[in-house]
Parts: sequence; C-alpha cells; structure tokens
Amino acid sequence: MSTTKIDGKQIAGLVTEKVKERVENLKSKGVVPGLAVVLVGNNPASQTYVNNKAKTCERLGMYSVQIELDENISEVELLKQVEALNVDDKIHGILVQLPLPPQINEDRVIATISPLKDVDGFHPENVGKMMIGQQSFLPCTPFGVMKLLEYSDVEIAGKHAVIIGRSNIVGKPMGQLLLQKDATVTYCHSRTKDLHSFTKQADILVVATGRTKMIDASYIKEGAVVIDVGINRDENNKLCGDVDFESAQKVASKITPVPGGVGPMTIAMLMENTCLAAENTLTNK
Ligand SMILES: Nc1nc(=O)c2c([nH]1)NC[C@@H]1CN(c3ccc(C(=O)N[C@@H](CCC(=O)O)C(=O)O)cc3)C=[N+]21
Ligand SMILES: [Mg+2]
Repeated sequence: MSTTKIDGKQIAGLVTEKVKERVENLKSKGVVPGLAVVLVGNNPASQTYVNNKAKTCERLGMYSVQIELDENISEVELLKQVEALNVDDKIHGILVQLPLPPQINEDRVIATISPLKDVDGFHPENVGKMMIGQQSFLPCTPFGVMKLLEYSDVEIAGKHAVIIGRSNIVGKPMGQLLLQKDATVTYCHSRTKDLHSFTKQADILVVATGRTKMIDASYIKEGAVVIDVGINRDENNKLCGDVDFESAQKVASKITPVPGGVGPMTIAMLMENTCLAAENTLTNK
C-alpha cells in the first residue's frame, strides 16, 4: 500500500492565504481583525503555541494581544479581564488558553466569553448551535481536521469514521462535524472494550487519546485514512502523536504526521474564525 503523508503545514498555508485576502478586504473597510490570547501561568509548551498564534496574526496583517497573567490569579480577576476584552472594540476574538490552574472554574470562564468573540467555539451557545447545524464558531482542531480531509479529497459520505477520544474540545465536536457530512460515526474512549474491533472497521480513524504512539498498524484497516490529533513528547523529548507513524503508514492510505499535521491547521482555523468574527461586526449579527 502506498501511503500519502497529509501535509498540514502546506494546507494551513493555503487556508491562511485565503484568510489574508479577507483581512485585506476588511482593512479596506476600516476594520483590523484583532485576537486576544490570554495565558495564565508560564507553561513553556503553552508559550510556544501562544507565540505561534501571534506570529501567524502578524503575517496575515491581523492585530493581536497577548495577556499574560500570574499562575495564582483569582477566578474573579480572570473573569474581569475577559469582560474587559468582551467590550474592547479592537478585539474580535478571545482565546483563553486551557487548561487553567485548579483555583479557576474553566466552565465559568468559557461561559463569560462573549459568544460573538468565542473563536475557540467552546461557549455553550456555539456548541449548541453546532449540534443543530446553525452557523457558529467551530472548534479549531476538529474544524482543521475537516479542512485537511477536504483538501486531501477524502470522501466522507457513507464512510465509517471512528473517533478515539470524547473530549469537549476534540472528540465530541469531531464526531458531530463528520456526522454533518454524512459519515457513520463511532466514538471510542478509555472504557471501550475491544478497541481493535471498532478501529479495524474505520475508513477514517481520528485519534485523540493523549497517549504517545498508542495506535499502531494492528488497529488500522488496510487503506484507511488516519488523522493524529495527539501532541506528546517521546522518551527523547521529540514531538510525536498518538499514532505510531512508522507502523501505521504501512497500512494507511493517507496519514497526518506530528508535527506538521493537525497542529498547524488548528492555528489556521483560529485565524479564519477571528476573521469571521470581525466580518460579523460589519453585518450587524
Ligand atoms: N483555548 C485553547 N484553545 C486551543 O486551541 C488550545 C488550547 N486552549 N490549549 C492548548 C492546545 C494545544 N494547541 C495547539 C495548537 C497548535 C499546535 C501546533 O501548531 N503544533 C505544531 C508544532 C508546534 C511545536 O513545534 O511545538 C505541529 O503540530 O506541527 C499545537 C498545539 C491549541 N490548544
Ligand atoms: Mg488542540
């Protein structure tokens, strides 16, 4: 079986090229799309993502601010910061980097972000709208996976999509978006019995387990499309996914690498969502 490596970096480049044109159009109408990224504490891994987001904003001509807050900040203080961004006209998108420290209730923070600026698509109003197929901000990672499949000419209708993972951020919305494109969807998770029996039926396998190189060729049907959402460090501190790439590429027809797969798409979709949020201010939604 010859395998195609899906180049997420290249596809993210194509997506952001289109966003750049929309940014230029907005600027000609006097609107500069603005993104605020709120970072609590100084996790160095988080710092890398935040920097990547800021760099991409700059490349696309968007405005971005980074708000770095002390690890020990109270929930009330953080909510005040979010409320200030909600009413800041220069800011169209707000991303509060997760996870948050234990003294802070994440659900309350997410619910405080204005749904009109919720470019992560995590606010219950946007999640609800997505579920019933209404226009909303789609969560960036599953949205990015849908774009990867589209640009890679992967057929979805009638295919069996198996998702390993059921988080609110990746697994659950991933299944929903695939269902909307007429896939037959199966969710697997840590309590699934006989995982192989499900994954072996997958035409499209999306892996979001958070467990380094857990999925090897033995889980994969010949010719399946494999999407690796994991971001881990291996024993040599090298970035790697939830899929054992060397093994899996022997049976998969198309497969995403880590790095250079889903990660760059997540950032590209964040830019697209921020651009959409800015466009919405012109069409008084
Ligand atoms: N509210 C919120 N929204 C998020 O979207 C969010 C979050 N919190 N918390 C953390 C995770 C993680 N995340 C990544 C985005 C891009 C890459 C990425 O670009 N990765 C590159 C490599 C980056 C590197 O070299 O470290 C790649 O896979 O090729 C990784 C991880 C967004 N997250
Ligand atoms: Mg992610």
